[in-house]
Amino acid sequence: MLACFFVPRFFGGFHLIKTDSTVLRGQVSFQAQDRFDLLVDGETLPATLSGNFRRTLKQQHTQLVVGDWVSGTLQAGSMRITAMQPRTSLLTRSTSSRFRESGGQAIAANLTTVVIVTSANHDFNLERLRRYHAIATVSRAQPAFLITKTDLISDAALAKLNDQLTATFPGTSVYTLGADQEPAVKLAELLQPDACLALIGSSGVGKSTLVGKLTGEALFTKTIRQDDAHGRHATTNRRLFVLRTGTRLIDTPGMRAVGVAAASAGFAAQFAPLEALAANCKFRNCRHVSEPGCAVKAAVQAGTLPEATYQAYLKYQAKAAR
Ligand SMILES: Nc1nc2c(ncn2[C@@H]2O[C@H](COP(=O)(O)OP(=O)(O)OP(=O)(O)O)[C@@H](O)[C@H]2O)c(=O)[nH]1
Ligand SMILES: [Zn+2]
Repeated sequence: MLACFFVPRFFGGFHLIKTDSTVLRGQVSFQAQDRFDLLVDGETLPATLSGNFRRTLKQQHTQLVVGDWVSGTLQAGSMRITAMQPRTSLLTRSTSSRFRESGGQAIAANLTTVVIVTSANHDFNLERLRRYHAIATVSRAQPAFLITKTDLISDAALAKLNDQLTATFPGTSVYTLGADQEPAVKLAELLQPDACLALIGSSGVGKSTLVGKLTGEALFTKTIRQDDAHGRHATTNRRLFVLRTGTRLIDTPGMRAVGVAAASAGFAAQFAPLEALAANCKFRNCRHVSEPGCAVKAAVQAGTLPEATYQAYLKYQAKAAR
């Protein structure tokens, strides 16, 4: 039963009084096991799952994640979640075969852009970025790259990294950020009022530093940090922040393993130009290795298909075959 009461405030306008059994809608901003925080009308409320809803999630082999829009009722200052809205996007990773079968472990939902963060120094690894790009693509959100720590390399070296990314991932935007640069300015294009961004990338690339800079003036800031095995501080829980611009921003813990299987559709998109070429191969089941009349190898030799893309494709095919 919906029970909302509007009472006039001192200077006009109305104030929503939430009472028990009021049905409210909110977005999950924090999750730790069975405990959640919901953003409801700009307020953070603790929340738990109703028994029925918990069973529904289990049947669907899914879990509630940061970014999910849910509805539920208020009970003694705490929300009891009873339903989830359909997701517009879902970022997942596969950490084990058990998760792969159910489409990968969920990371965050309803994102508009997945920002793949890599530092400009030794962390930069095209092979790993391919995996991140693939999981971003299958999430149904827009992928984007952010190269951090550009203060550590020369302008020429940065231009090279930039070129490598644009050549490998045509159509995917690349942003750059150095220690002395203002993220609000450098990333202005991403920080749209209706955007919901997730930062993904390896541990130590500077995601938390960036979140700290952007949320310096944020409405909600509460990062849970704890010492990891190496005694270094690391992000251990993902949390959704609402920035002054209205942009929603989700930090995710550094990912050690990004699975391949859950993201095969994303890889297919990456290798679409290569697969278009393959239509011209002499043999329909051409593996593009040593077959005669291979249009893919011909393109590599002619320089119209980057050798690196071809090599990555072979590696991906080998993994997928396993
Ligand atoms: N030189 C330089 N160092 C930076 C920059 N941004 C972050 N760092 C440093 O990089 C280290 C790791 O930064 P974090 O923000 O903790 O990295 P993270 O990606 O959040 O790592 P996890 O929390 O483990 O996922 C810290 O020592 C930062 O001070 C930058 O722009 N330039
Ligand atoms: Zn071929």
